[in-house]
Amino acid sequence: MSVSIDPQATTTHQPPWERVPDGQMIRMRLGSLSLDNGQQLDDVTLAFQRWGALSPARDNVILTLHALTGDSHVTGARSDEHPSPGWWDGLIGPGAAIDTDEWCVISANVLGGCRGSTGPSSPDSQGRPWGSRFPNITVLDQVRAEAALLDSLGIQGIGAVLGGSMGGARALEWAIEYPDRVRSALVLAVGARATADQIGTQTTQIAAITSDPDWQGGDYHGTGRSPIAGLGIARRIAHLTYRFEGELDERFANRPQEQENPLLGGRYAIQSYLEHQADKLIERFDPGSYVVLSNVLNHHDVGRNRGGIAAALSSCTVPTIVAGIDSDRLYPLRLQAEIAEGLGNCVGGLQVVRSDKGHDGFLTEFDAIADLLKRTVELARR
Ligand SMILES: CC(=O)SCCNC(=O)CCNC(=O)[C@H](O)C(C)(C)COP(=O)(O)OP(=O)(O)OC[C@H]1O[C@@H](n2cnc3c(N)ncnc32)[C@H](O)[C@@H]1OP(=O)(O)O
Ligand SMILES: N[C@@H](CCO)C(=O)O
Repeated sequence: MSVSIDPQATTTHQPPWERVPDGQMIRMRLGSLSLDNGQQLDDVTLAFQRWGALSPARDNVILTLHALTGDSHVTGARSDEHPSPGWWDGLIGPGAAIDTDEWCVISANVLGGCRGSTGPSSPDSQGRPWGSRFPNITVLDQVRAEAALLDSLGIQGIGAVLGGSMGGARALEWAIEYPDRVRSALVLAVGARATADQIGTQTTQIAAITSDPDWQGGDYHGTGRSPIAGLGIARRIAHLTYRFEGELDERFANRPQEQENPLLGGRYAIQSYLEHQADKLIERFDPGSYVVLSNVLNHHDVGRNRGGIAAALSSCTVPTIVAGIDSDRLYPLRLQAEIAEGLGNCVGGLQVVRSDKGHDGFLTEFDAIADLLKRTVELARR
């Protein structure tokens, strides 16, 4: 169950959102947002979770930023409200790499998503699902919405912004756009702009969804039909880009799925594995959000309206740790190397996480990520 908070009430001495128990979803209405494309998005809501107490000086906030199909549930068990376990579970909590006895961790569901924040499946001010009318948004729009959320909570300075993949793109935009608010950043498994390869695979995934007859031009919400077949194909394509081909071949090779024979119409084991990944996503994700957020990744470019990437990166003075995964084919190390070399204050140069898991290493390499988190919050203490 989520709690809705009146933003006006947060200006009082003890804001009611601070009294909500750790990990409970809170929804905050933020008003309208001016978008990068010149449009206005009215009546924006962000839903978020919080762990740990806000200090009296309100200066101990860590903002964790989730990836494409992640959500605010960064830590904690699977439940009815949170169908996936926390994506950095065990890394955040009392005594953990990010110690919630010291830090107040805030994790918001991204603008454009489907976990309580405004997105294509949520109602507009007239109560109609946004559907095809949901605008093209950018990473910077998402970050501006998150900044508006923190404004509403009465929080100005942030100890650290942290994230991988699309969360890494937001961490980088946060550090460049709001250098005076951010004391440190962890930018993980991302680039300074979308590559041709990423746009190629992401637009192909979008086509899988929009060519599903149940897509209905994007206005399928409430019709009883949803383009889940298209979403499943999109996830299968995407999942291949998230994993290292050597790992997949070691695990599955060309073996048939148990008790199935591909020569008799049965499946290969890798096929079954990808179908499983697709089925899990269909259970928990809105196809319209998948399209909107994939386009957000396509539009990612920190150089936009800042005189190019080199100028944007060098202008950033926030102490930042930049890390990538050596087997990541979607966001190869050269992309993080560009960020590390270009940033005005990259701490320690490019950090390489060794993994056979590919891009998903930012979710699976527990010890390496714990180390990066500890070093980033250490920077926030200075
Ligand atoms: C930031 C976020 O994205 S948060 C949201 C969580 N992340 C995601 O959804 C991303 C997509 N998922 C993934 O990338 C991965 O599953 C991760 C990162 C969550 C975990 O990676 P790993 O621990 O390496 O798990 P792996 O990829 O091997 O998947 C294991 C699953 O495949 C299933 N599986 C393995 N072989 C087969 C097979 N031949 N046929 C069918 N299913 C199979 C397992 O039963 C297991 O299922 P379960 O997850 O329902 O328990
Ligand atoms: N597994 C991640 C990969 C994209 O970063 C996700 O689904 O969000």
